[in-house]
Amino acid sequence: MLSVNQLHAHQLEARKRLHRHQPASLANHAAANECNVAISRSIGRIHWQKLRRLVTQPVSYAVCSASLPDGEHTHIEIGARRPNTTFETDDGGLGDLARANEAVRRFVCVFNTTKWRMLTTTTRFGSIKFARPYANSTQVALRTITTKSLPSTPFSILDKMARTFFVGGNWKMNGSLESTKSLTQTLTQAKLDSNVEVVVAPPALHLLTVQEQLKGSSVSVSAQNAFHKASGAFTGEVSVSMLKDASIPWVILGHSERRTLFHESDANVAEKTAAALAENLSVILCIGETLEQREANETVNVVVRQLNAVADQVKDWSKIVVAYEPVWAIGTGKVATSEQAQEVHAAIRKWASEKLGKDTADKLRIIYGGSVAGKNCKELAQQPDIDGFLVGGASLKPEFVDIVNANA
Ligand SMILES: O=C(CO)COP(=O)(O)O
Repeated sequence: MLSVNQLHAHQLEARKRLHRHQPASLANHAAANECNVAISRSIGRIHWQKLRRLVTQPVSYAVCSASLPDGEHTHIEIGARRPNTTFETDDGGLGDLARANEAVRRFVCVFNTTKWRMLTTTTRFGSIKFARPYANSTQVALRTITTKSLPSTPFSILDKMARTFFVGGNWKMNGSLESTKSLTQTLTQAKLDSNVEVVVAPPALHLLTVQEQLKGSSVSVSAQNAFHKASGAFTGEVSVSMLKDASIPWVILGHSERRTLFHESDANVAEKTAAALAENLSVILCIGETLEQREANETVNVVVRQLNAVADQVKDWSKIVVAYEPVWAIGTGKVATSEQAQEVHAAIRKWASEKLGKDTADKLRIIYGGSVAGKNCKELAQQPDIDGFLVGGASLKPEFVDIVNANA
């Protein structure tokens, strides 16, 4: 095990070499010197896959360099927590890792450039704070991955950065004109993370009122459902064209309550999605498995089936946010663990990459829904493939603001 000083020296040496060497030779250098430092140099993208290739032994430290979308140069350091290890962080502050989980190696990505200066470190990396002007981008830096080995999922930090975090509040069939007013007031008066796209979905009857109350704020409105035909003898339905006419920009489609209670099939959901997109609406497309399906190991098959039905009718996914909502977690207080959610989100992104292309997959926002609350949102938000939340019960409470600010 390296001492703090040794590690720091290696780290400095590694940094000096960053621009002069190819990754392979640096990895060899690391191996030859038993310094457990691996360096990858890449422009724009950093993938775990790349690190996996380079890191053939347990790492204490890995350093990647990258260019940020705005042209800033940065490098990213990935330190593996080990029991009884202390390592020196880039700002010279000591992070005592002794209390880190003994059994599990945790990787933390630490951004650092002259501008991204770390302000504080504590024993829990969840509380590392960064100085402005990039403080709002710290969701990436603060992600901690719990894993027994390097994750198999290619994890591009910059891809996650490029996806705007999205938090939707699905109010379902709740609220009165009076209670709705106080909800919107809470939202307009709260300090919401400006890097997060926030959308609330009131019942159809309240859509226009809520839209009016939120005017001038950054919060948009969404319908909870819509019918695919433009008009006609469809008693009780609201069409996608009517939403467009009323300037409602979003619609939730395929919610499990629609699928289960109102018998909407995959084909119905696909038809509605295609119709909504044709009207230029944005769609929160809900998918998810039941408990029986999960227990039968059918989770990925189910979500892929639901997604394929839509992909049969929709080619352009740029206005779709996929909401993974395991049915067993909805309204039950039984939130999926961050590992369970991440696993399915990664599978969805893999599907998207194969079916729709890598570029679409990298951009596709995949949000999680099912008993999201103030107390569990931060850990979920740190997962590489979780790009936000669709919140039911907690969206009716002031706690919703904490969920919007999960990365702040
Ligand atoms: O169905 C949901 C959001 O669409 C989730 O509901 P809960 O957050 O109440 O579990």
